[in-house]
Amino acid sequence: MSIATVLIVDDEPDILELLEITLSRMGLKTHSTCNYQETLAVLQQQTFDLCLTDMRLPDGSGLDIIEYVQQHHSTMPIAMITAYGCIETATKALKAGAFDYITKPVDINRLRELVSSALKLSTNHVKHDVPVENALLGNSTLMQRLRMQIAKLARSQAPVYISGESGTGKELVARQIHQLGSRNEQPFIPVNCGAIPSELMESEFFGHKKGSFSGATDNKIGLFQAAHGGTLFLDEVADLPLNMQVKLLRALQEKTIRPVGCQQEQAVDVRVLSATHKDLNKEVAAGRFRQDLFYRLNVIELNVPALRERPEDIALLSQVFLQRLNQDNNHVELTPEALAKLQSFHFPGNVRELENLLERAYTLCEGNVIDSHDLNLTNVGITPAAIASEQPSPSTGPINNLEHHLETIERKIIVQALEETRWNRTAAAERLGLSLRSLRYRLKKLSID
Ligand SMILES: Nc1ncnc2c1ncn2[C@@H]1O[C@H](COP(=O)(O)OP(=O)(O)OP(=O)(O)O)[C@@H](O)[C@H]1O
Repeated sequence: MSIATVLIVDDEPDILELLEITLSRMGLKTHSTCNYQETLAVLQQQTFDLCLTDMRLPDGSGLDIIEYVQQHHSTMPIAMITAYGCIETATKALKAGAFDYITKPVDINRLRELVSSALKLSTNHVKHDVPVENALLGNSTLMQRLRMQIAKLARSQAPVYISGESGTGKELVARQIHQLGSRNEQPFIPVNCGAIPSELMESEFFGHKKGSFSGATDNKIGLFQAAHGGTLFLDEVADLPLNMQVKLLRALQEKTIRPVGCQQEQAVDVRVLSATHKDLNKEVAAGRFRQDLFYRLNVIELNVPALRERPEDIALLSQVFLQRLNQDNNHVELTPEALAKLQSFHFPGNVRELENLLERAYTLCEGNVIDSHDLNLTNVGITPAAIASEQPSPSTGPINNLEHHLETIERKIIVQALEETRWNRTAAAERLGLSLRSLRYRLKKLSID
């Protein structure tokens, strides 16, 4: 196997020497340059397995080098060396396409980790197979674009904030970014930030020492330690309480954590991906989410489109979901009418709703076909605005099944409240003056997913 060569760009002789020694001890060849012009001249002649560049050069900026590499050597990983505490510069580098950054004074262990994961990328050691159950299905233009963005982001270590409505596949996207990247042999740890009781949050994230509070009967590792070397996916990140946001920010900035009840800090190497179906910009504006944490998490934003924006994906998704449901000799299929009905449905709950809807229809249908009436769709082709404007009027037309009629009205009102709260059940229950439990009961009764 040929020896990997690393281009080092820095005008400080001490740092150059430190980097050269460290890399040659790792068995790598190095080539050094000390300004922008010289680097450009070298890059016009040859390519490297990795480039480490300082931010400030006597005749230019490391950002210009990143830009050049992005355009002319797009598969070559490039990392930025920045001054300590200069988060803004590091963020700029990541946005420009650097796969990672390292701060001065350079920590040798961190440097080794960074170089190893970069070389894994450039020598194509990364396995690109994604388990079938985690495949991101869809051939629409929007999905093709999303897949290209994922492939690009997988090569980087930048924090990515994944936005999109509930059920669009944000967790699946996070798994893909992890799976296609250099951390794919290490854990992917998903955490639903809204599901952890606030009093346990610090211990869940950072772990605790035995005896540090009543109930801490053993040492416990936290999610950060569990994700060490891999990826931590913070789902519903908008639901983090403000006091926890401060602690999370610190952990991300310092790359260290302190378990509850411990004196010692521990270094952690974790890539953070985050998501929420809420609008984080609005949460920041309302003072519910810290701007500095938002800035940290949202270095790159990736939007997952709603299913209604890509109805051409519905046929393939339905086909695969039905294949998963079909067992042994079952070959249940959708009729063309049923498929057409699905393609014109608004899908407020997106792909998850399609999956659940097909599962229900599969169970209830007779024979081997799912016809449109088996789908039990109530708002085909109706937008949320249309639902909102439609006043339920029990007095119009003869009513020959009161129970059914009332259920239809109840369903409309509940779906409307869910729509208006972007399928946040707690908020919808509040809006309707119901307890969460009562709303859940009604959702189950009316088979609303
Ligand atoms: N493109 C897709 N191909 C195949 N399955 C998908 C796709 N998108 C979503 N799914 C499936 O839909 C369900 C919901 O996806 P996921 O949990 O990733 O959504 P989400 O956006 O994270 O939802 P939430 O905001 O509620 O957390 C999962 O079962 C997932 O496997």
